[in-house]
Order: sequence, then structure tokens, then C-alpha cells
Amino acid sequence: MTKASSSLSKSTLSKVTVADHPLILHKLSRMRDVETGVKEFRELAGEISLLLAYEAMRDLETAPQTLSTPIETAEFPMLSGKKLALVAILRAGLIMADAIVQLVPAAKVGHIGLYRDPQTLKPVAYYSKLPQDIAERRVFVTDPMLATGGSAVAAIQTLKDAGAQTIKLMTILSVPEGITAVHAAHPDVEIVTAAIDTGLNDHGYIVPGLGDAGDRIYGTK
Ligand SMILES: O=P(O)(O)OC[C@H]1O[C@H](OP(=O)(O)OP(=O)(O)O)[C@H](O)[C@@H]1O
Ligand SMILES: O=c1cc[nH]c(=O)[nH]1
Ligand SMILES: [Mg+2]
Repeated sequence: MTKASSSLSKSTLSKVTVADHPLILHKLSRMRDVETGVKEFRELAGEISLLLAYEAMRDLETAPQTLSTPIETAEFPMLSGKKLALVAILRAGLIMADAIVQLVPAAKVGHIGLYRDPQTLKPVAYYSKLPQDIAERRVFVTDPMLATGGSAVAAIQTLKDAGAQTIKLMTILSVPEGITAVHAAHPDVEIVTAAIDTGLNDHGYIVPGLGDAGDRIYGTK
């Protein structure tokens, strides 16, 4: 357990998976580096998203299906169970959903537009477009940054109001404050993250963090 995650309760930690694979950690360190430019930052965010999806989707159901290889006919596992939906929290979550949809091309993709007011740090909603059958799908919410947790809590509430029942949150960087806020509001939601950082600075930025993910992905600062 890291110093940061030791502040989380046992029940909260039971809902969090830290995918601290060496490949993910190396790529995340490259993302943190202030010298890393837009092109590489985007590529790294996409690559980490694929690796996080490997972990987040570990418990997808499979069922045996009869198939013939060139050698013989036998039963082989194929994905079964609920269909999938990826829901990106705009803007930054888009880069993650765009990468993950390569792995699960039949997934439907929803978008929830939220930005964090820089003064109050509260999320401001500006857009929502979700698959109509979201209630029947396993939903993976993507956002690289879980800071105060306000944006994730609001996005998950939007999904629940639309009928979603099975929701996982995928983030690249988290802090105990955000994890605690999500768990308090939505104790059923599992979180898969690459790292749990120390905390937040006075402006609500993750420390040590990687800066403003949206700005670094889209080059807007
Ligand atoms: O946990 P919170 O304190 O709510 O902060 C995290 C949110 O902040 C960032 O979005 P931002 O508001 O910068 O919008 P953007 O993606 O459009 O840049 C980030 O992508 C999260 O959505
Ligand atoms: O550190 C942070 C916190 C919120 N949003 C970001 O993009 N970065
Ligand atoms: Mg931003």
C-alpha cells in the first residue's frame, strides 16, 4: 500500500484497483514530465487506456461457443453477458474512450460534457448524449483525472438517472479525496486507476500530478 492509499478505508479500497504494471508506470511518468509534448502525451494516454481496459474488463463474462479451427471443432470462450458502453467525460476522457473502443469495437459510446469551475471547483454540466439502451449495458466511464471527485460523481449520477446499473470508472490519476467522494456517493462503482497521488493543491490540481489533462491533450495552454 502506498502512503496516499493508506488514508483510504478498507471498504473504499475494496472498490479500487491500482493497475501499477511497470509498463503503465513508465508511460505515466512520461506523461507527468512537463517536457512531454502534445503528440507524445496523447499517444501515452491512449496506450495507458488500453492497458487499463485490460484490467477493468478482466471480469467480462465469456461463454463457450463451438468453433472449428483448421484442425478440429471444439468449444472456445467468446464474450457474452451484457453489451458494453464507454462513456467519456469531456473533454479529457475522450482520448481514453477513443483508444479503448479499438479493443471493443461493438461498444456504444456516450459523452458527458462537464468542466470544473476554476473558482468553486464544482462541475458544470454542458452536454449529455448517451446510448438509449444504457440500462442494459455494462458502462465504463473514462476520465484521466479524479481530483475532488466532483466531475466523476456528477457523471455517474447522470448515468444512473438514465438507468445505468453496472458502472466502472477508469482514470489514469486519482487522489484519495476523489476516490473517497466517488465511494461515498456511489459505493457500487469500482474504480480502476494507474496511480493514487498524494493529494490536491490549493487550486484543486493533483500533486504531483501531470497538470491539466485536457489542456495537455488538446494543446489549449
Ligand atoms: O475531480 P474533479 O475535481 O472534478 O476534477 C477532475 C476533472 O477536471 C478535468 O476536467 P476539466 O474541468 O479540466 O475539463 P476539460 O476536460 O474540458 O479540460 C478532468 O478531466 C476531470 O473531468
Ligand atoms: O490535476 C488535475 C485536476 C483536475 N483536472 C486536471 O486536468 N488535472
Ligand atoms: Mg481541463
